[in-house]
Amino acid sequence: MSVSSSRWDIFCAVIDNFGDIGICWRLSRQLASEHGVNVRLWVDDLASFQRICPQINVDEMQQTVAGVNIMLWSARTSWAEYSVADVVIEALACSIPMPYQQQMAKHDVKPLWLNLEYLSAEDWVEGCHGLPSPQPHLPLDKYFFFPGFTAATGGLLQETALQQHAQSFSADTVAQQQFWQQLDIKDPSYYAQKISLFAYDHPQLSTLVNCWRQSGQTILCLVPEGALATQLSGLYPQLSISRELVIDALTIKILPFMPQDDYDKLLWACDINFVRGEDSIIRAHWAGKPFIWQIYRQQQQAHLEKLNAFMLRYCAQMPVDTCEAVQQFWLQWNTDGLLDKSWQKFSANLVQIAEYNRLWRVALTANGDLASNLVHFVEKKFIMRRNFS
Ligand SMILES: Cc1cn([C@H]2C[C@H](O)[C@@H](COP(=O)(O)OP(=O)(O)O[C@H]3O[C@@H](C)[C@H](O)[C@@H](O)[C@H]3O)O2)c(=O)[nH]c1=O
Repeated sequence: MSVSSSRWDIFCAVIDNFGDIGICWRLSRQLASEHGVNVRLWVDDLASFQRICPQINVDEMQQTVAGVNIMLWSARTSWAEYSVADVVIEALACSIPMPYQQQMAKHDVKPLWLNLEYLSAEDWVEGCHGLPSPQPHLPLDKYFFFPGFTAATGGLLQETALQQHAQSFSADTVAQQQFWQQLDIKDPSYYAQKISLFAYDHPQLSTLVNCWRQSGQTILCLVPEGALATQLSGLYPQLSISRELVIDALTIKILPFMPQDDYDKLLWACDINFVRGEDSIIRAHWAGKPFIWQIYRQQQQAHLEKLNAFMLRYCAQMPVDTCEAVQQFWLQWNTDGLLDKSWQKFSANLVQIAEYNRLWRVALTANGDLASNLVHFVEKKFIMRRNFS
């Protein structure tokens, strides 16, 4: 069997926020459009999906968007009605329904079952990527597939033409103008610095806002709807969605949540990007601007270990001063620290950070993109099966 004639089922359970569906949607679209794969995306929350992809009709149990068959995965899904796919992806720690697993086990040619894991820069990931995950109760092959930052992992999601699109956008003043108009920003050139601020909340947010107010340069801060926008509205009750608030040198605007592709444009159009979770941080990498990551919080501060692992990898080749500035601000942003002093240091290093990020992007791109690496992995398994059957 060839990959392009194969049928893939991707299962996505939306736990919280938009990262799960954001990742599954990107992957599904890319597999369909760039690899000719027949993808069925099973998702249990169409309302969250619609926020990042407005074409989704929340009342349809089955629909096709961008060449992907989107299926509502609910407790009432009658699995016996659907044939199992050739490749089954269990994304981001979800568990595929037991009746579907049983159907897989009954098949003559067993589907290839992949557990697409969460992103981590920790060292152990390389050792686990691609390993089989034994299923004592079912006669099925299941494998771990880990995204990651090195060539020994599955790499990161990136569409083949993404960087080309970003470059064209940066060179096209009309397209930029249209984008700012769409956001209802009248005179973008008035601002010396444009910052996109997508984050969870932060108890010391006002220390950063005050820094920007007093920075001596005009700053536009664009905040997508969500936790941080809500916190800002608490600090400044005059602030409401789509209305600008000007305080000293700083203009804040809360943006309505936008389609996923428009969010990329926001990252390309801003000078500094605050991102969060697992998906927007990767998009910030591709945008190549200075970025600040707020990692998804876990119990017992487990996320801080992951954050340190990432900072070690990302900053490994940075000049010492720049590295210190980045790590200090990132740590304050991910703990409850005051933000003013570390911001001043970070912002004094913006040129060096931007330069470094472009090199870091080249290094990551050389690892291959996740969808292509996944396809190669599946191809190899298909060939092995043919040879041993
Ligand atoms: C701000 C914005 C984001 N997006 C998209 C970009 C991303 O695909 C998605 C946001 O996802 P993330 O950046 O990952 O952040 P998140 O906080 O929404 O998602 C998180 O969810 C948890 C359950 C996961 O465990 C986390 O690891 C993380 O992925 O939303 C839009 O489409 N429009 C927007 O306006």
